[in-house]
Amino acid sequence: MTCRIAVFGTGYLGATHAACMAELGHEVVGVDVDSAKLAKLESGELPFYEPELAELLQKNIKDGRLRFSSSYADAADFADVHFIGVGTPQKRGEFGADLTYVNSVIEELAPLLSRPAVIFGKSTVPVGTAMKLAQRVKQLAPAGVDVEVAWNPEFLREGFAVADTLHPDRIVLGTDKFRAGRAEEVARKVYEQPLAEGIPFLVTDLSTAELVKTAANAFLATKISFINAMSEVCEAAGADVSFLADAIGYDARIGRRFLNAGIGFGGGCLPKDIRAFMARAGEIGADEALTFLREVDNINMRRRTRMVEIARQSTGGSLIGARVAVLGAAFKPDSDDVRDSPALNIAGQIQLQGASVSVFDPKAMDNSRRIFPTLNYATSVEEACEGADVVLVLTEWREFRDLEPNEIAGVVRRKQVIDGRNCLDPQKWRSADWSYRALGRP
Ligand SMILES: NC(=O)c1ccc[n+]([C@@H]2O[C@H](COP(=O)([O-])OP(=O)(O)OC[C@H]3O[C@@H](n4cnc5c(N)ncnc54)[C@H](O)[C@@H]3O)[C@@H](O)[C@H]2O)c1
Ligand SMILES: O=c1ccn([C@@H]2O[C@H](COP(=O)(O)OP(=O)(O)O[C@H]3O[C@H](CO)[C@@H](O)[C@H](O)[C@H]3O)[C@@H](O)[C@H]2O)c(=O)[nH]1
Repeated sequence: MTCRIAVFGTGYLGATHAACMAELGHEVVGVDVDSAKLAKLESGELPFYEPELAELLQKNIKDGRLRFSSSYADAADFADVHFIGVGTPQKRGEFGADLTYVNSVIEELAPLLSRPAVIFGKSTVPVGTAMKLAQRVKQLAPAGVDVEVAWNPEFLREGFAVADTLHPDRIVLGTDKFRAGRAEEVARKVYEQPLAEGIPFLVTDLSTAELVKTAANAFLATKISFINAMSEVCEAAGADVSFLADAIGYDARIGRRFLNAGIGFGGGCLPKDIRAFMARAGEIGADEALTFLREVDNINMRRRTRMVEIARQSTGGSLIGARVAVLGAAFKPDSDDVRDSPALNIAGQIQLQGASVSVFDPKAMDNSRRIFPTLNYATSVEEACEGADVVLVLTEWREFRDLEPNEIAGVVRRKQVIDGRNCLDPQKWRSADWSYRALGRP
């Protein structure tokens, strides 16, 4: 069954959701306040890099199921199902989430609705937000127009956004427990196709749905910081964290996924989400429950400092005047996202310590330049490595993992590589006469 859907916010989450909903056969309008972004999307061009998404965007625009608009009136008139996918960044100078954008969607949209509708929140929000938004919608929607707010958190990973949206591990829906299940009925229509594949569909109250999302990200962040804490111990003991991760990962209760030690987690989600979670827990009197997340955050940030320290050691104890090649700027491979990127942060710290830093990333160059204009940007791996005293691999793009040591041996000043993601084969580099170092490995 075809639904008429509006998606508010056409960033990494919203543009993916809009294109995937159209791919499922629905009629979709994507709404944003950023006219440059809309212009690109309208012409079938993605304003960011995400594998497989451009094809989906172009196909569904061409087939007439997907369009974009800056008009809330247009969206309110067109759609019966509304998804909120705007940003919820960390507040400046505070841990809490900035809900300005989510609130403004509700303030603008609710008064324009003239027939029954369901608003599904997908943005990651502090527990209690959906309930407040539902009350606000009640005040703002025209008399007699029944508008329900439900929460449908999103679990997609950048780099796998299309597959994660079309074939999610689970679909979680939080609804107002005093209502008669209409949001659930609508969600079942929207997700008819994935649900037919037997994907678990979990319906709960609004608060639990919000918490499922923040708890999932807190767990993932904790898992990464756990292995990075083990990495610190391995460094002190002269042991190998990669071997350790493989060995403990065979225990199915632990699992090998998300146990890659290195320079830690970044991006537009995990860092800000654990901080917002701590802030919200404090507001509701549960701060003690989440004090461990502060340590998770500290361990994570320490990895960046440690990487800078190892780079400094490799250049004789001072980075002043050193030439450092940085391979990778995105917070993870297969993405151009540099929000809170450990790679870029490390590149910046090294530059501040007096080195000349040359960065190359296959997709994140424009975004990096925008937020860090003072670094040198190269157009290839070879150019970045020209005259380098040390090469740092900070994002595990396939092209870096597959790099042959002798491809760059001729251009560097000294054959030193530091593997910030434990993604290279130490044996290969050492036998090509390189000095190889990594975090948490002897
Ligand atoms: N990026 C992900 O992988 C991912 C995955 C799951 C959940 N989330 C959550 O989804 C939300 C969005 O994240 P994102 O990474 O897509 O952010 P983003 O910054 O890429 O996109 C947000 C978009 O919202 C637009 N916007 C701002 N105010 C608006 C308004 N009033 N009306 C319409 N559009 C407006 C912005 O212009 C921007 O295009 C966040 O809460 C995030 O935590 C993100
Ligand atoms: O073993 C690992 C796994 C990941 N990372 C790092 O952790 C960060 C986050 O990686 P990942 O979780 O794959 O990327 P995101 O796209 O940010 O996805 C997370 O954040 C999204 C937004 O909330 C959620 O929807 C996803 O489920 C959740 O995985 C990146 O910097 C990775 O390099 C590690 O250091 N070690």
